[in-house]
Amino acid sequence: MTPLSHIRNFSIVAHIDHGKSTLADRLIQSTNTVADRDMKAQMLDAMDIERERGITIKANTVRIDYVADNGEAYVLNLIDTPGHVDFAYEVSRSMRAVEGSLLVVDSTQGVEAQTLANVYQAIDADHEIVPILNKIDLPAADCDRVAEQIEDVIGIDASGAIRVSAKTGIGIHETLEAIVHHLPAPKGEENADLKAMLVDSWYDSYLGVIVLVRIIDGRLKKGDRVKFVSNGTVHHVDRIGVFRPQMQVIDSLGPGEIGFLTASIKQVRDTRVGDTVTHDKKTVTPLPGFKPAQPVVFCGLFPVDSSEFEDLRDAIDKLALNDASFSFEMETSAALGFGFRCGFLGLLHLEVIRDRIEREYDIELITTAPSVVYHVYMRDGSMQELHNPADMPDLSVVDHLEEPRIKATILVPDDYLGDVLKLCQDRRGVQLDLTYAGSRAMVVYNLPLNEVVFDFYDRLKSVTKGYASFDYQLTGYQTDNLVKMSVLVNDEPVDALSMMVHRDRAETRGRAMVEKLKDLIPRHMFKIPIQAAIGGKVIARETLSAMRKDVTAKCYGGDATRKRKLLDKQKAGKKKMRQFGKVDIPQEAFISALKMDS
Ligand SMILES: Nc1nc2c(ncn2[C@@H]2O[C@H](COP(=O)(O)OP(=O)(O)OP(=O)(O)O)[C@@H](O)[C@H]2O)c(=O)[nH]1
Repeated sequence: MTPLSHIRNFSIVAHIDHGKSTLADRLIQSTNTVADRDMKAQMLDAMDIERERGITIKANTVRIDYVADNGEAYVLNLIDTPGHVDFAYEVSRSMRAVEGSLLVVDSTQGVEAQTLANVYQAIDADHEIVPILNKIDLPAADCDRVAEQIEDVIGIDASGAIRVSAKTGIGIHETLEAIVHHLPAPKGEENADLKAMLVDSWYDSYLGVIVLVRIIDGRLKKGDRVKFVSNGTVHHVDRIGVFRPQMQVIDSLGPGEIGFLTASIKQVRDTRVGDTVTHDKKTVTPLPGFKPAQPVVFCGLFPVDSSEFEDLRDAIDKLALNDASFSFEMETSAALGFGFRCGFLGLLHLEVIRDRIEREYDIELITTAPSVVYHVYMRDGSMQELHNPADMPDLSVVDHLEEPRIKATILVPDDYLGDVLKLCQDRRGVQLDLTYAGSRAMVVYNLPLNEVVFDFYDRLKSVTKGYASFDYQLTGYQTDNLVKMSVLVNDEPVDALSMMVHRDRAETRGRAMVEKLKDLIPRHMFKIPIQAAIGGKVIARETLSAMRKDVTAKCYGGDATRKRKLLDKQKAGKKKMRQFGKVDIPQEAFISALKMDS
């Protein structure tokens, strides 16, 4: 049993790509936690998609044994936290399970928006922070400048920042020593009632739900009956262990320790991150600040081939088992048939789920435009949450609407500042702050979330050639003049294309939308009017002229194989289309039509 004084629990905070995973790998490797031959790059990124995209999605953990220079043996528990804005809630929970953080900053890049967002979370959780300047092997490294920037922008002492190359191994020993000497040991009471924090949970097809816990007080043993305080459910613990990073079963976990339990739990939904775990029949004060993660972005997922609806239901059920923050309910659309309205923590979360359905379950999907949750206040004083623009009640019964707003922080080199300000302004932003740190500006904007969910991040990247970094948090709801814009193709409303827009921008958006649709919808044998409307009033209109549909017509008799090829191509193209009345609309139109050019 390790005494509390010889345990250190920590996380690594960093902007995406600054080297968090590489550093974690190096710490694991240099302490021989994993034999060299078993070492694969980015040990902690478990899922394929994470590996492919190089982003860490689920928090993960590893227990490292380390004999320090003073000859004493320590147990170091590293909790890996996700780096992306969508998962800020998970970051804040896992931060509360540890006492310290390594702040990794790429010494060729400097402080970025997510460095700030994540380090503030660490400061909020009262962490001791060890600054690390990474990538010093690169010629562009400028440690003095970046250390100064850490002091100026974040306001923590960086004079003792450790200079590291996670790639070559320079500074790794110093990092381990700093963890032991600069980070505090956890506190806890062995003889008190069991109190543990549920840090994370995920589904494993052999073991059921695996629950990652941090023991605050008391001891958790195999065979115990434990209770999750938020929902009162009781479970019989059948396995306890730690990650090295592979699972290793042990007998018990005591104060200050981090490990996992399994208890034949079927659904991740029953295990809420941030919840308090205690023994059955015991009452402990729950840990503060527990709130389940709320989805903020909704969209419809429909199978391209409607016969795959049951397969889609199956896939969604399975994914939801493993992801408590992903919500769904059945939806029927006049245009798209049966599907699901799904809720996500953000756009990345949406993309990950959509990719997994397409890839792991081999179902082709139509994704409708992402929408935020509006508050619709009715004339009778009641309020409804609107998750889908198609469900917007009749204007005659609506008093006013509120939309969610965010506080966005953007760090950008001076040269691109003008473009960034213009982009934020175009998206109905209100500037809150503008400061400089060296040759870079930090801009803070209050923006409507609905102007950001779709392609704001892509636009920001493109106007700044990838040099801007961005982070946001929800700030609350605000009234604005919002209306539902519908789209009619060949006089039939296409519900999946309807969207909420600001009244002042409705015409511009409507015009852009019908023009795009005109390009995206192939010509048919007849003329097709494409219209955008608010209520009964048409605000923009285009007409797609008629053409002959016979694609082989231009092959003048001749070559039969070429003719067959063209017909096959046409057939394949058809599969990706949906029919609306008499018109085929290609799948990509649903997303492309909504992309804005500014
Ligand atoms: N030259 C050099 N490259 C490094 C160093 N550390 C990390 N890298 C590279 O930087 C890139 C990003 O590193 P990661 O460890 O994946 O970054 P991360 O912060 O974990 O990124 P996310 O998991 O996406 O948040 C990879 O290509 C690494 O090989 C270093 O010390 N020197």
